[in-house]
Amino acid sequence: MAKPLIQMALDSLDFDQTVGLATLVAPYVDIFEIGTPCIKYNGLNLVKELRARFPEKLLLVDLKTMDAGEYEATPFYAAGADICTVLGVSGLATCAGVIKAANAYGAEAQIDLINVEDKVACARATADMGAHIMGIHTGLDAQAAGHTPFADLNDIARLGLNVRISVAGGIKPSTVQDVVRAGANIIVVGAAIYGAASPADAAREIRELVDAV
Ligand SMILES: O=C([C@H](O)CO)[C@H](O)[C@H](O)COP(=O)(O)O
Repeated sequence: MAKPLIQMALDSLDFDQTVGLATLVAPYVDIFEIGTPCIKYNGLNLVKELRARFPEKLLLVDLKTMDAGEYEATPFYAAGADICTVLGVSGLATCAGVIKAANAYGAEAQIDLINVEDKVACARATADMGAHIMGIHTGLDAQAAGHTPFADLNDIARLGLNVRISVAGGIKPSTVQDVVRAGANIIVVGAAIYGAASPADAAREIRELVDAV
């Protein structure tokens, strides 16, 4: 299996803070995620800024698209996104639109399974349509209610679909190696890095733990 990638979730609303945090953690991560609140607040200009500053990094725009998939995602791919997310709950037509937009730019579409009732069925159907990445995701509100992504990760990993698997939802140093062992290809970390006293040290620790598995 290829080495798992580490994705830094940039969830601040502030443009300059986001660029600053990206700069601090850049040596230790593979993908910058512009989180949903951040992309809604800052828009395409932030995609262009991060693309220009970090041409070697993958850039995920967490659009969580719910309708008009191709129309909404296209300008973000055009601005340099490597991956855009679309909600599994949006339905197959919207997912197909984002996949089409991704393919037009040689990029990737990630299906976010957040709040999908039958995650296995959704993962199978969207993988069949050509989705590139399946996102197992326990959102910030669900985390606050005590939920974690680990059971869902096991359910999706055992399907053996022809997609990469991304996992997000409160991943921290004490859980990151279990996530890798359970079959994640992309490990998303937000608060455990940006909430640490030293985000660079926290990112380095995550990198070392992932590389040690
Ligand atoms: O996607 C996220 C959330 O829905 C807000 O957009 C987070 O970036 C994701 O949950 C990762 O952050 P942590 O859970 O803090 O690691």
